[in-house]
Amino acid sequence: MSQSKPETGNEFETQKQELIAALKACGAVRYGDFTLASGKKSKYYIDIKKASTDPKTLKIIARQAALRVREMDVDTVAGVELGGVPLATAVSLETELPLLIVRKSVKDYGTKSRFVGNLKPEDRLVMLEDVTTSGGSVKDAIEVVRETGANVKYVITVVDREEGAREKLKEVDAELVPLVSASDLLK
Ligand SMILES: O=P(O)(O)OC[C@H]1O[C@H](OP(=O)(O)OP(=O)(O)O)[C@H](O)[C@@H]1O
Ligand SMILES: O=C(O)c1cc(=O)[nH]c(=O)[nH]1
Repeated sequence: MSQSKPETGNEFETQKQELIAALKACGAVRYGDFTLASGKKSKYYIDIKKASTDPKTLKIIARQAALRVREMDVDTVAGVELGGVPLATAVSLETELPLLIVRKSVKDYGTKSRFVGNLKPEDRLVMLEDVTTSGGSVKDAIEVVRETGANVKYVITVVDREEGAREKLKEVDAELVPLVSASDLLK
């Protein structure tokens, strides 16, 4: 397994193939009739929680995402509950950057905050997402972070289904960085 920074397109390709093989081996690629978070129907589903609960696959994701994070001018790694949390935690361990967890909704007791971690207005974040389809879930999280004054510049997604997330994030001035796209994974 390569842990060094890829110097060439070929090394990125080798890494991509390693991740594709791991995703298939852990049973993350499923075919059938599925309804997605956005309400869309799909004939396939990336059961990415199979990947994030499999230590070998999670390690591959964390190392590959960490290589991307080291190229970015960011100081915090964020993940939206639920799927983004194990990924962001693993990348935080790998990069030693602080972790921020974003809740999907506010708890009406305790701290009543959507954030777990130390979020400061000057922070620049990269957000980890497991799958992007419409990009709606992660866009919502970006907006809630930005209300505090902090900024999310990048979103690393393990699998981008290529159904509009890149464009949606561009509208809010955030860059989508997929580790794998659905068209490569389903080849
Ligand atoms: O790009 P979108 O169209 O928003 O779809 C992708 C989102 O849907 C899934 O989350 P889900 O709502 O299933 O939540 P979970 O992580 O709590 O399982 C996935 O983890 C992404 O967050
Ligand atoms: O859009 C979604 O909700 C979605 C699609 C997919 O392939 N996998 C997943 O976990 N969520």
